[in-house]
Amino acid sequence: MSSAHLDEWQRRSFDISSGTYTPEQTADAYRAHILSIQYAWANAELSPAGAASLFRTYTERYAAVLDSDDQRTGLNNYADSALHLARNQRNHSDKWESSLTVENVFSLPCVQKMMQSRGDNDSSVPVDPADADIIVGGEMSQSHGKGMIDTSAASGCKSGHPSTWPMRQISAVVERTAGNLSSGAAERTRSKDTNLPSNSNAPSVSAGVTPVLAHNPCNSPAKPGCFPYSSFASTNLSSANNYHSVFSSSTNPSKRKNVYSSGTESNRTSFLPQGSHEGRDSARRREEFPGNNFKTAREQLIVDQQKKHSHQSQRGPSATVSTITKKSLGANRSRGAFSKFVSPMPRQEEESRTRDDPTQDTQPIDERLKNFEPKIIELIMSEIMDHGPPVAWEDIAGLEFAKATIKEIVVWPMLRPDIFTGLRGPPKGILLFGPPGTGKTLIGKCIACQSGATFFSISASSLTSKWVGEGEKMVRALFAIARCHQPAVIFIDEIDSLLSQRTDGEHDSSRRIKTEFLVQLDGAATSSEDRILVVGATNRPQEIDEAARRRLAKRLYIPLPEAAARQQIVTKLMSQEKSQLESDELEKVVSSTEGFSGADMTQLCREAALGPIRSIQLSDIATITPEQVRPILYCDFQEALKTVRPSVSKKDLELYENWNMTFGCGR
Ligand SMILES: Nc1ncnc2c1ncn2[C@@H]1O[C@H](COP(=O)(O)OP(=O)(O)OP(=O)(O)O)[C@@H](O)[C@H]1O
Ligand SMILES: [Mg+2]
Repeated sequence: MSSAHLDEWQRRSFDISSGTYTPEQTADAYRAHILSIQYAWANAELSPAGAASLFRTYTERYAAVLDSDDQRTGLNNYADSALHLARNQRNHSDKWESSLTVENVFSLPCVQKMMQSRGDNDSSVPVDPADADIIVGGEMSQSHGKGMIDTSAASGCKSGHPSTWPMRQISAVVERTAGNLSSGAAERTRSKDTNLPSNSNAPSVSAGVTPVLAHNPCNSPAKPGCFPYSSFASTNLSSANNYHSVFSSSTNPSKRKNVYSSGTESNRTSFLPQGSHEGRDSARRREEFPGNNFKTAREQLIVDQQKKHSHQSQRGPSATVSTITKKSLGANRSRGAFSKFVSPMPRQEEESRTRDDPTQDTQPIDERLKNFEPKIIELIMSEIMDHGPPVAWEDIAGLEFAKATIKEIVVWPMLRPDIFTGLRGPPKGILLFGPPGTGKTLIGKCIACQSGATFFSISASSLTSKWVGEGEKMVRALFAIARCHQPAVIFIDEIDSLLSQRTDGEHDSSRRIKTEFLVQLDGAATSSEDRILVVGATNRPQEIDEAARRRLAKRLYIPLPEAAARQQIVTKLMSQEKSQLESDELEKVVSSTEGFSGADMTQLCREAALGPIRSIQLSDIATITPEQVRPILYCDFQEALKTVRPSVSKKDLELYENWNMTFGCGR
């Protein structure tokens, strides 16, 4: 520490210990001292250990001056703060004391008048237990809730109308009834035995608590001059806020607890729907006593909604209540193998209905999808194939081995997951590869129709996005959604564009998408119980990343159709048209189409089908009837064969066959 500081230090220490300082000056000096220590430590003039020791010493001394209640040496700051707090801060409502006590409540003119009106002058018992019996939810039936307030009695009160009674009085009554309640079953029994006129239609307040002020001489709620407590309650307690304030202003927390805990489980139940016990009870009460128009806050809410949306009210109260109940997510519904897919996203018309009707709950999204943006989920959902003409296995000509294998690993395991377990478990990925136009996409469509699984037909382009990071999210969302809709098939056409070999020059985002896809495909995120199958199709298998190739364990070669398959295609297509093709002519067509793909065969048939039209004279084309058009003949095929050529070259075919020999799983 520098000598200058040392001097200052010593001087201050002497001043403090000289006894000439007032407590305020001592406290200031200590504070300055503490600051000097901090300053010296910050400037490395004191070692950390030394600084800590000095800091502790002077802080303790400073605190001692502050807290000491000795007027000569201390500031008594603690007491000051406490007083300050007491002066300026509001106390917790629990500490609030009602000016109404058990003793003085009876001196109130209104209470006096009420007691007089029932001819009961015994003020030693503040409220007759029979009257003061509290009705808490399920105890309604026991006590037959005597809940009437005489308007004449009420008129003795300051406001002259019970609905304007101060909340304090209500709380006092609640408190009292709670107190009475705690007095036990003996009083309750007595209350039942007391043969006093009762009003059995007294409703339970929203919370299931009906405080009773005093005996009510009116038997009928419809009797003129009687102010039903129900109206009082509906005026004052129909809103949750008011209900809350009644309880929060109760003076004693333990008594408040009594109110809540005095009943059975059902007593604590509030805001129950109409179908529930309490709902039925209140409905029954209303039926029995049409004059009683008390409604719980929830019932009032429903009525309000009905008024607001008259179209809903036509459906009746139960329908309205049902609109309030939550809808279940499609994924949670039990679905048969062939049942239609149910989207977890609200449909458009539902969405607009929800917009029109704010009371309508939006469909909740599956828990597993809540981390994904709705936009991404929507995008994926739009890729679910739920349209197009159905494709049957018979529609696919030839490819017997591929079809049998796919049935074995796709359709049956989806239909009978209980049999295909363990080693028999289906692979998580299939790769259909082969020349263009051989039916790979057709097989995908057939799987969609025949497997009963939710079929996601995803194009690589929908998974790639110009926004960095979106692509991976899409891939993750895709698998998450598929997991929600099991069994599911994710069909990725032209998978090579998504899973092509990773090169040094490629963009980082496409590399990340690929990696994410491989992670999902690997089953790291797909448990063995998941019934998700990824089917990829490509006509460029050699471009697929080796890691992806490994994960698409079943690689099936979809070759060019053989003679029998070509014949099947022509026969099937010609059966749908007017044609005259002899069997030997058909054979000639088949033999002359060696190397044609399925798509080429279809193109040939289309071309041949135009033959009869081309033979029509131009002058007749406007007037000729369909029946007058001649059938398709062999000569049309001959003509068509002149223009339609095979789309797959021999060289390309060799490539596929070699790749099949190396990586294929076929025979
Ligand atoms: N085996 C087949 N049986 C019946 N029709 C077929 C067959 N193969 C192809 N076709 C016909 O060819 C059309 C195109 O087939 P598809 O789209 O399935 O070919 P692809 O293998 O997916 O071709 P690419 O590799 O170019 O995507 C089909 O719509 C169908 O009319
Ligand atoms: Mg295709």
